Formats: sequence, structure tokens, C-alpha cells
Amino acid sequence: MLTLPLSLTSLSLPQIFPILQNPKVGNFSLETSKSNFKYLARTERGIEFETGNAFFRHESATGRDLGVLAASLYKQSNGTLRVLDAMCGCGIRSCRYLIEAKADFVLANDANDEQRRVVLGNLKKVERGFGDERRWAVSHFDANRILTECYLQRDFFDLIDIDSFGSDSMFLRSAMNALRLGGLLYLTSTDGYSSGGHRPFCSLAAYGAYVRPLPYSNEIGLRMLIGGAVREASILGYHVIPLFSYYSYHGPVFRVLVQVNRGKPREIRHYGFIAYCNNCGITRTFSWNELGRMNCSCKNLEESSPLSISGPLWTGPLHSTNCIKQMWSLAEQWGWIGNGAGLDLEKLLGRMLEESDPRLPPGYIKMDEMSSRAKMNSPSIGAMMSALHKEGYAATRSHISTNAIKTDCPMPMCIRIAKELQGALNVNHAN
Ligand SMILES: C[S@@+](CC[C@H](N)C(=O)[O-])C[C@H]1O[C@@H](n2cnc3c(N)ncnc32)[C@H](O)[C@@H]1O
Repeated sequence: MLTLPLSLTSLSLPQIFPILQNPKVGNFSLETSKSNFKYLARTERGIEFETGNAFFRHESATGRDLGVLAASLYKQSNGTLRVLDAMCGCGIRSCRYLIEAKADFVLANDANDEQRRVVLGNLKKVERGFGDERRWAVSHFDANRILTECYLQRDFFDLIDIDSFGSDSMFLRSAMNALRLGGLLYLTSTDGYSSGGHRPFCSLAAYGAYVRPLPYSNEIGLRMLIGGAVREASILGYHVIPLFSYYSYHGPVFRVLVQVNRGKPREIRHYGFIAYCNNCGITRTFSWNELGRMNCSCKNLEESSPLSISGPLWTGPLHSTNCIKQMWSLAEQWGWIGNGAGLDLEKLLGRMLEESDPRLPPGYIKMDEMSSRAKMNSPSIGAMMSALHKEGYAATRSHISTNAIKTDCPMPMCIRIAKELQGALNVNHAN
């Protein structure tokens, strides 16, 4: 067997790549708390995890639960779960994969070895809780290096977690190579600049997408991330299916979980261009072959080139309905939601479920954009959604923007409906 050049770790190869058949883990949930910027996680059994100098946003805790739920579902349906936490920080997520998702093995890696004591300390507590020493290993390599070494050793993982600062596109290829086919790639980016559209050459360099400013730029950030994975997978002869996508204002953080499968995508209908007409506010998607004919049919064009075109990026559903439903029922089973518990998570999963409606096109309509175009006060979101439903349109709230509606109703129609609502309101007041 080849030996890794372990310059930064004292672990030998068998310690790094153990395979455990029957790990014994308890069944308990993790609750988190934060005090004085020191983040502690405490299990029901009283195991407390240290965060060292890592900074955890309490507000992002809900989003962090998503990966654990999906990992556990993978384990339940595949019977195995080997995780490579490529940028583990203080290792708390590795611990959660072991404890909550019942991973068979987690390799916790981080290029920075200054946190080694904290990572080891945290993982040792998991070990102490379950009396099993060989379910994890810690290493300190550059993520691309450890991923490439794993691939060269044919040591594949079921879930690879890339939780980088900024863009994670440079790790996509090595991660896909080290992933078991059908495995899960959990990608996190904090690159809010590229999705904002003000640096199109950054998004081009990172994700191969030329992104322009759009009213729903945070959703574009998720679509850019998935699109980058689609492109990279395609190069390697694979295709990806997005299972969930999550944006959090705190960071900002863009997270997507994709499943990577063998075979090039059979169709490219969900990889293309998004065009937003600044004149009428209509969003359309275009495929490669329609690119030359892109235009907006809106009347009274005031600007010479009103279309903002971004892409190529993912234009399909942001979540798999089936996956979100399963995550929901698992969260319920674990007592994370339901009976007044985990309201934030429940609300998030509920919104994601609604957003997974395949009728919904990319983007969302912000209520303030609509009211400023209509030159009127905005109706309430609830009233607007009921009116859209009555007219047969799909309409849901967006988990990304609180004051926005995702709908297949074009902006001019939304304005007409909002004006009718306003008219009805005025008549009622007059009476
Ligand atoms: C956002 S933090 C990870 C947080 C962690 N996943 C958690 O949930 O606690 C990003 C981490 O990536 C590490 N890192 C940055 N560049 C890296 C690289 N090229 N290879 C491996 N680790 C890297 C940093 O040291 C940092 O700990």
C-alpha cells in the first residue's frame, strides 16, 4: 500500500483509512448554544465540544443541521457513510456526522494544524462517548491534496464536505474524483461578490458563468454554485442532481448538496442563461441554441439594451422535493421540529419544500420592486399569494428573501393583480 507523505500529521496510513463495519453509536440529538462568542455544542449525554478560535454564527445553526439530516438519510438508504470533512475547522461538523448521522468513518482534515488540539479533543469526546477509537482520523493537508491522495488510493467517500471561505470551485474536480458514484458533495461558498454580478470576471473564473447584477442575486449565487458542479461533473463524465440549496444572509453563506452520478447529463435543459429585462421586470431562461435570439417582447422599450443576461448556470429546481420531504420526516422523528421545537428549521424546510415546485422559474419577485414599478403601495405578501393562486399561478415564499414571492406569474401580470387588489381594498374602504 502507498504511504501518504504525512508531513503535518503523526498518523499512519492505516489510521487515516480505517474501515469499520459495525460502529456502535447512540441515538441522540445535538443541541447548540452560544455564550460570549464561545460556541459550545452539548449532546443529551452532556458531551461538550470546544470551538477553539473558530467563529460560529448562532444564526447559521439551522443551516448546519441540513447537512447532518441529509447525511443520515444517505446512511439509512445505502447502509454506509464514509465522510471526508475536507475543511473541518474545529471538527464540530465531523463530530456531528459521527454522532447524529452515524457515519462509519470521518476523515477530519484542515490545512491549518493550529486547531489540531481542539479537533482531536472534540473527536476524542465522541470516542469516549462510544468507546470506539477507529471511526475517525485527523489530517492537515491542503484539501486538494488529501482529495487527490484519496482518489489515487482508490479510497472513495460517500460524502465530501467542502466548507471553504470564498469560492470552492478549485476543489470541485478533486472532490468529484474522490467521491463514490452516487455520493454526496456538500459545497459551501461565502463568495457574495461573484453572485452580486459586479465582478463578472470573478464569477467567470470561478464558475464559468458570466453573472450580471440581478434583483435576486442571492439565488443566482446558489445557481452559480450548482452550475459550476454541473460543468465540472460533465467534464469528468458525470452528472449532478441538486438535493437542496440554502442561502443564509449571515456570512453570506451559499450551501448546496448535490448527488454525483455516473454518465453525462442526458439533457441540458437546466443549464443555460437567465435573462432579466430591466424594462419590464420579466425573467426568462434561455438555452445555448437560443442565445442569439434572446430578446424581450415587452413593449415601449425605454433602454437600448434592457436585457441583463447571466450564465451559463443552473436554471432547474433548487431542491429535490423527495429529499426535502425525507429530511422533514427525519427532523420530526428526531424531535428537531414539531410540537413547537425547531421553528426556524421547520420554517426553512417548509419553504424549501414549496420552492421545489418544478413549475417555478428561477428568481423571485421582490414586493418592493413590484410596488415601485406599479407606483403604488405593496399589498401584503399573503394577499398577493392568494390572488396568484386564485389565478392558477404557482406562488410561494422564498427562503432567501423574506419580502419576495417565487412565482411563474410574470412581473406585468403581478402588477395587474396587485393593482386589482389595491382597487378592491379602496372600494371596501369607501364603503
Ligand atoms: C469555514 S471554515 C470551516 C468550518 C468547519 N467546516 C465547521 O463547520 O466548523 C474553513 C476552514 O477551511 C480551512 N482551509 C482553508 N483553505 C484550505 C485548504 N486549501 N485546504 C484545507 N483547509 C483549508 C481553514 O483553515 C478553515 O478552518
